[in-house]
Parts: sequence; structure tokens; C-alpha cells
Amino acid sequence: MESYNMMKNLILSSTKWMYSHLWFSDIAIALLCIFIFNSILQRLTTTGPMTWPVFGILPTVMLHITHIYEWGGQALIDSGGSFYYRGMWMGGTYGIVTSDPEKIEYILKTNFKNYPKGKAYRERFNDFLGDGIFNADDDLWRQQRRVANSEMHSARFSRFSMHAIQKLVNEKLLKVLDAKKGCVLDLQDLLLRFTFDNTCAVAFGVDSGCLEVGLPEIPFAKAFEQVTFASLMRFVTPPYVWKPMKFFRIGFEKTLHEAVKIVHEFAEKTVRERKMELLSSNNNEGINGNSPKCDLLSRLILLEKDKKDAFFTDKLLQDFCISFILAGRDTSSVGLAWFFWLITKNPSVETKILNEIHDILQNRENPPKENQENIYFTEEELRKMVYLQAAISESLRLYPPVSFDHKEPQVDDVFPDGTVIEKGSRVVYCMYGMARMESLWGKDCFEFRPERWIKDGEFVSESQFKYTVFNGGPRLCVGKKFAYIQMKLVVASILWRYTIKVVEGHRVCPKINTTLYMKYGLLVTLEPRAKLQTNLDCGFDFSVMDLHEMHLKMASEAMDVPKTGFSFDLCRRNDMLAKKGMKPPSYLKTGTTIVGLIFENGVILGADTRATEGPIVADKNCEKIHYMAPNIYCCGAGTAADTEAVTDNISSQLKLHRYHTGRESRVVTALTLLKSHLFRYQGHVSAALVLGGVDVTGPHLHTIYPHGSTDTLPFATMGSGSLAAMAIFESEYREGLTRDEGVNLVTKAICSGIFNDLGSGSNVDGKKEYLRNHLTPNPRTYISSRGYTFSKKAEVLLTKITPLKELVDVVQVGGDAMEE
Ligand code: HEM
Repeated sequence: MESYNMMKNLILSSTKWMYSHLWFSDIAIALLCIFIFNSILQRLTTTGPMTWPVFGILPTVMLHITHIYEWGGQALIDSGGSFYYRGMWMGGTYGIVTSDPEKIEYILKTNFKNYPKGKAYRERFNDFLGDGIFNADDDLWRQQRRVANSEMHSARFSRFSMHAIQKLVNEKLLKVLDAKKGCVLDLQDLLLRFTFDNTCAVAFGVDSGCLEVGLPEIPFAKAFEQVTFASLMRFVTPPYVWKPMKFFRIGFEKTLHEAVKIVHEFAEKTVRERKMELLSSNNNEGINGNSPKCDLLSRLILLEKDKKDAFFTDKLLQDFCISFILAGRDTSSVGLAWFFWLITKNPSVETKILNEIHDILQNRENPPKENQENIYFTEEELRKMVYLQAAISESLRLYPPVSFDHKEPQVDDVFPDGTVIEKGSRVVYCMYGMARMESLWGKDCFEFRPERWIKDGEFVSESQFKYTVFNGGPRLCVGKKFAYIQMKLVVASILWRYTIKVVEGHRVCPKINTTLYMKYGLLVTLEPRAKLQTNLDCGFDFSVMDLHEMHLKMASEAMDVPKTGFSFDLCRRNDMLAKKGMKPPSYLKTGTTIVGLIFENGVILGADTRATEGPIVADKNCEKIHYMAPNIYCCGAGTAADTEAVTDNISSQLKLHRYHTGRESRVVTALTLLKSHLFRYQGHVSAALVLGGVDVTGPHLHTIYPHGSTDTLPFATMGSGSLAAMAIFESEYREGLTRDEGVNLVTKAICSGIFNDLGSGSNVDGKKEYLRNHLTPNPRTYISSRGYTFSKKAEVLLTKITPLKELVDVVQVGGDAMEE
């Protein structure tokens, strides 16, 4: 009693002393000293981020919340790959954060048994997932895993899932994109709808209808989204908060309760109806003569049908399918959204992907036409898309849909490197941070470089524990193969058809969540890609993105400065591309021999009749001698459409001039009009001409080059066969040739062009009289034995005959007009 009184007096007197001698400032200073001491001690003893008294790591995390993923990655680099952390006092969260592949391998594989999903995980997801594979441990998990593995890797499932994806992509996704082209759309949302429909089809065998063109709100899909979000909220809210919330059904717990009801009712109805449908049918392989159902639910029902002790109860069937939808929905869509965003930032990767697709399509027995709308890629073709596989893997590396995960040891444990880990603590492993570690991926770890996945033209995979994007060990993602097929098909189908452009000013950053959503979605516009396919054909080596940006830039410049006259924007574009190191295609050699000479009374013009398009003979009997005026004709070499257009244009100007003056056109007038027209386009109108005619001043022959320069000569040749033709003229031409000698010499020169130049060919046209197909030196030898018959009689549409007054007789032996 005496000692009790003494103690009491001591406490009272010391309190009085403190009260009279200490100020608040003293207490604050003392706390500050403790804090500084603690911080220094912490800095000296650990390498991880700052852990504060009472609040643990929370204030540090809050300080970096806006860029939490980057900060986490840097913290792992600074700490050499692993650091301990502690949450708030009494929060019960503590453990280790790691990016060390050795430790990850240990928990996911070597000592797998000690690191199950655990109680904390199960109790948070129990309302939603029940005993489904995603939330199960031990035997419950093992049985589901076995069935899922064997079904998803069977040939039957491969065929079925491939067909389901193809159908959804071609009949729904591309239709929606088509309807939205030119408009701003949230690509992430659209992809979420796609993967939701796709996983529902694969898991439940139902069409959830999210991808209808109006993009309707589907109650089941909405409830699924709500229930996922609310379940995740339980991970960031202490149990002593969310459990009472659940009891009183308030806040996110109320939403969770209502949404779970909708999801479970849908699952329950589907299972009930499918069972009735399948079990009432005697034919397991097909119902009512239809092809057999291969979705996971139907397969499980059929597998369990004749078993006495069925493992899958109705409730477990529901849980199993719901787990699949959860696992397959967000991951692939989010992965795809980041992929498309990265592609818009890396046009060279996009070009390589397109080239790969192009080559694969060209290898088909019947390659698709340039503007073919629906292209169904086969599984075999997708397998050959090695670069695309690498690009998708690289994008998943940088933006892993499951960016971090954690495990709880069941008993105290020691990692292979001696790190101690207590029962009840957590081991958090961070895939986002791992991707940015130089020690794991090299100096270019931050770069999007698909090439790192390719060796000797083959795709090379990485260790599951360094590339933990699909988890590893016995719980490796069971849908990995399916996910790759799905993503490759979506990417190939979309990129082949559209150029994607992120809306200017749209912010792209990750949302803090267990799945790495884009916080503000991915707002894009899509443009049909017809141009690129042409460029690919010509062997252009630049990206559509560059072109697109440049067109936009040029368009905005054009808007700023009002201009008149001709636009040389495309020349500037080509200059800029050439400076950027991009190789333009070589000019198309159209292949022509055109010639002309002056004989004693006039002019003779000649041309071959072959029109080529690259290596292809597009027209064997086209006309290269164009009418200008009754007394003037003009041979054209270069681009067929250009020569046709320019001679037509000048011809009509000459006609107007004749009406105006009432006099015959003079050859020099035609020459001046042609040269000034071509000069204005500085060689961009691909027309090289031989102009000939007879007027009051006598016969005249001129050559006109595409840039507008001209020459006046007694004999002239142009086109790719010009050298061969010129050789004939130079050796045999003389002044005062007779008409027949002139015709023979022109014919010989053209034949020389035809037989010495690959581009020139077919027949010989000649003029003064228009001797159409004057000579056929290499005629077609195959003629249909049955001839040609026409099923319908020719119909007479007009009987009125308007006589034409021509100065020159056109002797039509055969042949077609040159096509534009
Ligand atoms: C890019 C796409 C995907 C990624 C990155 C991905 C990633 C993952 C990860 C990290 C896990 C382990 C989760 C954990 O244990 O906490 C997992 C498990 C799983 N995934 Fe995927 N996944 C993808 C696509 C899919 C798809 C399309 C399906 C099915 C249609 C699917 C089905 C599953 C299932 C059933 C599990 C549970 C496996 C088990 O616990 O044994 N996944 N996935």
C-alpha cells in the first residue's frame, strides 16, 4: 500500500512538473526528433521506400499516387529488386514487394503448396466467384484446372473458339467499327464489349449482345462490371469497415449485393436451360441435327452426364463459368487497348505487322483483292504471324493487364536467397515494375521493341517467372493460347482495315486497379486504310501514321494560307519523306515506243500498242496516237491516263480556237499549248509526246518532254524503246523519203522497239491516214476452238445516224481505246 502511494505521488508530481515546465512546442520537437531518428535509422538499415511511424508506407504511397506504377518500379530498382513494407498500425498488412524472378519462381512453383490464393482472397471474392477456379484452392481447384486444361487445349475447342472469334470479329466488331468510322470512339470500351461477348460465347455458349451496332447496355454485362469493381473495393478497404458495410448493405456493398444477384440469376438460368437442352437429347454429339455444342458449360455437362458421383454440381458449374468470364474479359481487352495505343506511337512496328499480314495473304492460293471487305484469317495464318506475336508479347510486357499480384504464405518460410517471410504476411510481385528493370530486360527495357522476342526468324518465349504476365507454375493462365489467338485475330483484322489515330489531347494513363485499365479510356478515330495497301504493293517503306499526320498538318497549313493556282503539297510531302530516309518507289516504267518522221509530203507517226502496269501487260492493243486536230496527231508515252488527259485537253482547246478564228489549227499552236501545260506541272504529269502535223506552213514534227521542254526534228523517237527505234532512224533515215519508204521505216523502228524493249509490244499503229493495227508482228496464237457466242441478241437502241466529217480516214482493223 505504501509503495502504491509512493508511485501515485511520483506520477502526480512529475505530471505537475511537466505541466508547469513543458510547452506544446517541446512535445512537437520531441516527436520531430523521434521521427527524424526513425527516418535516419530506416534509411540506413533498409533500401525500400520511406515507412512512417503509425501510418507505415501509406503517406509515401499517397505522395506518389498520381504515378504509382512508375514510382513502384523505381522503388524496386532502388532497392535492388525487393523491399519490405508495412501498412498502417493494426491494419495487419505487411510483407515484401519483389521483382526478383527467383523469389517469384519459389512462390509460384517450387513451394507452390505454401502459397495458395489464401483466406483473405477467398473471403473477398466469395460472394461473386464462389468456388470457381479463380477463387479455389486445393482439390476444388485441382479438379477444375484438370478439366479446363484438357478442354481448352483440345482440337475441338481450338476449332470452336477460332470459329467463335472469327464470327464475332467479322460479323460484329468490324461492323461496329465501320459504322463508327470517322467518329470518335472509346476503343477500350469497345474491346471490353468484344471480349465479354467472346468469353460468354466460349464459356456459356451464349451471345450476350454487347457488340450490337447501337452498343446497348446489357444488364448482365453491367452487373458483371459492378460486381468486379465492388469486390476489388474490399481489397482496399479494411475488413473492419467492409464487413459491417456488407451487414448493413450500404455503399459499394449494396451495389455488390444487387449486382451479384443479377449475375448469379443469369448463370443459374443458363445452366438450367442448357442442362435440359443437352440431357433431353439422346445425341451427345449434336442436338437436333445441329453441330455439337463445344462451349465449356456444355462440355462439362456432357462429361459429367453418366458419372455416378458428379463433381460439378449446378452451383459449381455456374461458378466455373463466371470465373472464366472474369479471367478472360478484362485481361485481353485491356491488353489490346494498350497494344493499339503503342502502335499509334510506333508506326514502324505497324508497318512491319502490315507487311507480315500482306505477305501471308499473298501466299494464299487466291490472294484477296485489294478492296476485299471481309478477310477471314485462318488459325494457320495467325500462327505464321511471328512478328505480330512478338509485338503483342512486347506490349503485354510493358503494360501487363494484371500488373501486380500477391500470395500469402501458410507457414513461416525462407526464400532461396535467405530472405525470411512470416506466415500471415504478403509477398507482392509487380509485373509492371519488372518490365522496366534494366537488370531483367537490358538497357532498352523502356522501349517497345518486338524484335527482342525474335531470334533467327522464330518467336522465342521467356521464362514464366521473368515474364509473369500470364502467371507461372501450376496456376499459369489456362487461357493463354486462346488469348493470343483472340488478340492476333483482332489486331490483324483491325489494322489491315483501319488506321487508328488517338484523339489529339486525349490523356492516356493507367488506372489504379488490379487490372491495368486506361484511366480515361482510349479515344480514337478510325480511317479506312485503302491507301496503305497500295503503298505496300509499291514497296513504300513508311508508315501510314506519318502520312496521316502529314496530311492533317498540310490540311491545317492550307487552311491558314489561302492559295490560288496549283498545289505542290504532294511534292513537299515526298521531299519530306525522302529527307526522313524513306525510300520512294521507283517510277513506273510503262514501256512504249513512239516515233515520227517527216517524209516528202508530210509526217508519219507510229506507236506500239502495249500498255503495261508494272510487270503486267494491262492492254495489248491500246491506242497511243491521239487525235489533236484534223491535221495534227500526237503520240504519247508515259502514264496512259496522263497522255490521254493532256492530249484531250489541248485538243478541245484547239477546237475552240478553230471555232473562234475560223481557221485550221497550226502545229505550233498545239506545241505551245502542250508545252505550257506540262511546264506548269513540273514533270508531275507523266506525258512524253511526239507531235506531228501538216499546216499551211508545211509538215512539222516535235518532241515534248514531261517537264515542258521541246525539240523540233526531222525524225524523233520517245518512250522506253526509243533507243532501239532511234538506231533504225539514224542508220536509215534520209531526206525526201517517199510515203511508202517512210511507212516502212516507221514500222521497222517500232518493231525494233517492240522486240528490244520489254515494255513495248503488240502491234504497230501508223499515221497519216490512221493505219490502226497497220502491222501485227507478234499475234496471239491461242484462239478458242469453240469461238465466242452471245446469249442475248444485240438490241437496237438508236436508229438516227449522224454523218461525221473527218479529214483523216481511220482504218479500224481491231483494238480498243486506251483505258484511263
Ligand atoms: C492477355 C490476356 C490474359 C492475361 C494477361 C491473363 C493473365 C492471367 C493471370 C496473371 C492469371 C493468374 C491470376 C491469379 O492466379 O491471380 C490468370 C489466370 C487465369 N486465366 Fe488468364 N489471362 C489472360 C487471358 C485469359 C483468357 C482469355 C482466359 C479464358 C477465356 C483466361 C483464363 C484464366 C483462368 C481460368 C485462370 C485461372 C487459372 C488457375 O487459377 O488455375 N485468361 N490469367
